[in-house]
Amino acid sequence: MIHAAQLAHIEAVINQMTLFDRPADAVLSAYFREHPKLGAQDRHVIAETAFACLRRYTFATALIAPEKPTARKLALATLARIRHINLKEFGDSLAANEREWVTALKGKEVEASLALEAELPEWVLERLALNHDEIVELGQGLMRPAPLDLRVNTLKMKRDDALARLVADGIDAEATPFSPIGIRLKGKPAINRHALFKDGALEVQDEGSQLLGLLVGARRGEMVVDFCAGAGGKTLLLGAQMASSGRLYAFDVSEKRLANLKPRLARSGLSNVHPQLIAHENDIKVKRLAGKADRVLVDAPCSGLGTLRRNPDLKFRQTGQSVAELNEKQAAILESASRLVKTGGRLVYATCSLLPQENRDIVAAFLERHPDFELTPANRLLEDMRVALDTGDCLEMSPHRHNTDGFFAAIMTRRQG
Ligand SMILES: C[S@@+](CC[C@H](N)C(=O)[O-])C[C@H]1O[C@@H](n2cnc3c(N)ncnc32)[C@H](O)[C@@H]1O
Repeated sequence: MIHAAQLAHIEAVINQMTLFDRPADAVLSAYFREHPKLGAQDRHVIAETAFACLRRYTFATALIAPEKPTARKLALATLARIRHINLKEFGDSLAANEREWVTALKGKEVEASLALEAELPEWVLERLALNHDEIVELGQGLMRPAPLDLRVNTLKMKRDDALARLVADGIDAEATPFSPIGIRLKGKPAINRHALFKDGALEVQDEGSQLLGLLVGARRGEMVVDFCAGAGGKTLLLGAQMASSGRLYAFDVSEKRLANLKPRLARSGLSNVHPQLIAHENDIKVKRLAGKADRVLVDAPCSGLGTLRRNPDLKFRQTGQSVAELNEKQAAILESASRLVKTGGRLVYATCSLLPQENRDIVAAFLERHPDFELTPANRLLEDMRVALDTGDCLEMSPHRHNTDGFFAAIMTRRQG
């Protein structure tokens, strides 16, 4: 049953989210902070409906057309046609004219199109370089809910032991199919309250992100740079791979993101990580390390389109123009980061984008400019790690094929001089 008050909250949240001026999850958390009295059930209905609306926004607006998609109409269309709430379940939350409108909406058909089937805007469709069926499969994969994946901190525990402990505690969990250090949970238990999480033995990390981190191949005693470390999702993995030895630099231009790394670092037990705030990719702190690093990871700022399962608003917050601007940044960061790699060392360029323009194109242009770097096939490295996954010479994960977020990684080696 949908109550009038719930409907009003859903409308208010959709109203703010569809301004597309800040991340949808930030809108939702702020809203819940401003309405502390909302119960768990209300929060659940509000969140599920608002995110369903963003996921199927093209469909919802097509249903409402030619009328203007007001937040109220979007809320009603989402509930009636996407969440399949029947008229009875709306109780007395609808005005008489709304009841009529929803009744008509229940039988309304919309004209089929690729953008509608895949729920991807034209500017994304144009840039995907996929055929019709592949786009539909991808788009539908991006609409399915993402599982909750964990990474085991191998500094503290073995995966089998962590898995056994979770199962013993009544949590439905299984090993991830590809990552040797991953656990996939069924449902969404509050894992951050579990003792293993509090002790730093577990971290939340998508399986694709884990594989990408493992491809860096960081080893004990090495000098490794995580060039775009953010809040350290991959830094923590690299540090554990290095068994907390050697030196691991975590660079980022965002003070706030690096600050979020601190508590995670404390939990992880790592003592080899050196977070460094840099002003830009050519900062003097970067230049000091020229030619010294065994491995450099560039987890570049990108459109994030591979994470649409979690952030469906991104397809409306990014544009062809913003991607073009990101491309310049990506190339500049890769250029600067590559200077840190020593001869024989490894450079990994990665994104959570699905667009060739942010992935292969950046790498191809870089390799063209730098004959001293060569591509090391990802499939060969995965085989060496006994990971039964072959996506070709680069790592390319996608929701519909691998049930992970969309990820890209190219591994490059600096040739011996
Ligand atoms: C994809 S996110 C990194 C996510 C992180 N590696 C993780 O696994 O959680 C990209 C990061 O690049 C950072 N960034 C943007 N411009 C940068 C630059 N010029 N140099 C270094 N980092 C930069 C952003 O602040 C952001 O944290």
